[in-house]
Amino acid sequence: MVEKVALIGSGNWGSSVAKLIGRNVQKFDHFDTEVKMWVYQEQIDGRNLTDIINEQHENVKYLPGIKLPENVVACPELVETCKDATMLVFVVPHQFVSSVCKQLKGKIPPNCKAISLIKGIEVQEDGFRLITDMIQDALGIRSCMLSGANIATEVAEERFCETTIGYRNRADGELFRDIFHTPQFRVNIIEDVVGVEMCGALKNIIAIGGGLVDGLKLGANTKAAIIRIGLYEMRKFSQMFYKDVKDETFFESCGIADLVTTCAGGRNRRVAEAHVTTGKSFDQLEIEMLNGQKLQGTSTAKDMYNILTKKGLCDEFPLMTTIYRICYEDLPPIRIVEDI
Ligand SMILES: NC(=O)C1=CN([C@@H]2O[C@H](COP(=O)(O)OP(=O)(O)OC[C@H]3O[C@@H](n4cnc5c(N)ncnc54)[C@H](O)[C@@H]3O)[C@@H](O)[C@H]2O)C=CC1
Ligand SMILES: O=C(CO)COP(=O)(O)O
Repeated sequence: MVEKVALIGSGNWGSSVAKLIGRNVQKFDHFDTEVKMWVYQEQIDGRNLTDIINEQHENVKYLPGIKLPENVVACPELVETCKDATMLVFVVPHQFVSSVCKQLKGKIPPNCKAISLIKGIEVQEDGFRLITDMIQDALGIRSCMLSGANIATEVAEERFCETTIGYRNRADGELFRDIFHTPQFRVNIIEDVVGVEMCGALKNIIAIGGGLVDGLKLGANTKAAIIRIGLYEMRKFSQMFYKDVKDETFFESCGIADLVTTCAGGRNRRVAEAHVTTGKSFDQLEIEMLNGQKLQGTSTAKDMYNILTKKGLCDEFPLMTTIYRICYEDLPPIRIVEDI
C-alpha cells in the first residue's frame, strides 16, 4: 500500500519537520511523494503565506533561511489538505488542536493513522485530556506521539539530535519512524505513548523555571536543581495519573534530554529570562519576542495548576505550583528557590 502523508501545521517546528518528511518520502517506494501542509493563512507584505511557501519553498515567517523540499505543498484549506491522506502529522500549538479536530471530524478515512508532535494538554471540566486521545476520539484513528530534545531551527540546520516516538501499535511506530528518521535526526521508538506525551507537555513548565533562574543569574548549580526537581515532579505527576507510564521513558530523548535542551535554549526559557530582566508580562513578551510563534509553558502551567488545585495536590508539586504563581499571581521570581 502507498501511504500519503499530510502535515497539519506549519509553524517553527511544523516547517522544520516538513523538510525531514519531504525528503524522506522520496527515499521509499511505500510513500506518495507529494506532502500537503496545512498553513493557517496569513498575509506577509500583502501576499498569502501559502503562495510564498509554494513559490520560494521557504516559510519566511516561521522558519526563515531554510529551504523546504519542492514536494511539500502549502495549502490553506484544512480538510482539502487531509482528504486523501493515510498518515496525519499534527503539529499545531496545543491551543488550536480542539478546533482542528472539530473541523476534521467525519472527514478522515478510518484507515488513516496519526502522530502528534504537539507538546501540551487539553484541560476540561473534569480534568485533562491527552492530545493523542483527543485525536483518537474525535477522528476514530490511532495516534502515536513524537517528542524529543528538538529545537526546531537546530533540526532544520541538520545538527545531530535524537527523538522519541511512542506507539501503541508497533507497525504504526515503524511507519512513522520512516518519515522522520535521518542520520542527523535519530528516532527511537518505544511502547509508551502517554509517557512520551506527558514529558513533552510538562517540560515546558519547567523550562519557564530554567529561564527564571537565568534571569536571576543564579548560576549552573541552581539550573541543575530546577532540572532535577522538575524531572522528579514530571515523573510523579505522570505516574499518578497514568500508572503504566514507564520509568525508562524519562531517560529517552523525550525525557531528560528535552528538559535539558529546553531549559538551555528554548523559547519558554528565553521569555522567562526576559520576564525577570524587564518586568514585562509573559503575554507582552510573547508578542514582542516571538513574531507569531506561541509560548506553551505558561498556559500549560495554568492548566496544570487548575488540576493540582482541584485535586488538592499543590503541596506535592511545589515547583510547578510556584512557577504558575510567578507567571499569573505576580509572585517575585526569587520565590522559585524560596518556595520549593
Ligand atoms: N519550535 C520548536 O522548537 C518545537 C516546537 N514543538 C511543539 O510543536 C507544536 C507546534 O509549534 P510550532 O510549530 O513551533 O509553532 P509556532 O509557535 O512556531 O507557530 C505558531 C503557529 O500557529 C499558527 N496559528 C496561529 N493562529 C492559529 C489558529 N487560530 N489556528 C491554527 N493555527 C494557528 C501559526 O500560523 C503558526 O503556524 C507546539 O506544541 C510546540 O510545543 C516541539 C518541538 C520543537
Ligand atoms: O520543545 C522544544 C525543544 O524540544 C522547544 O521548546 P520551546 O517551545 O521552549 O522553544
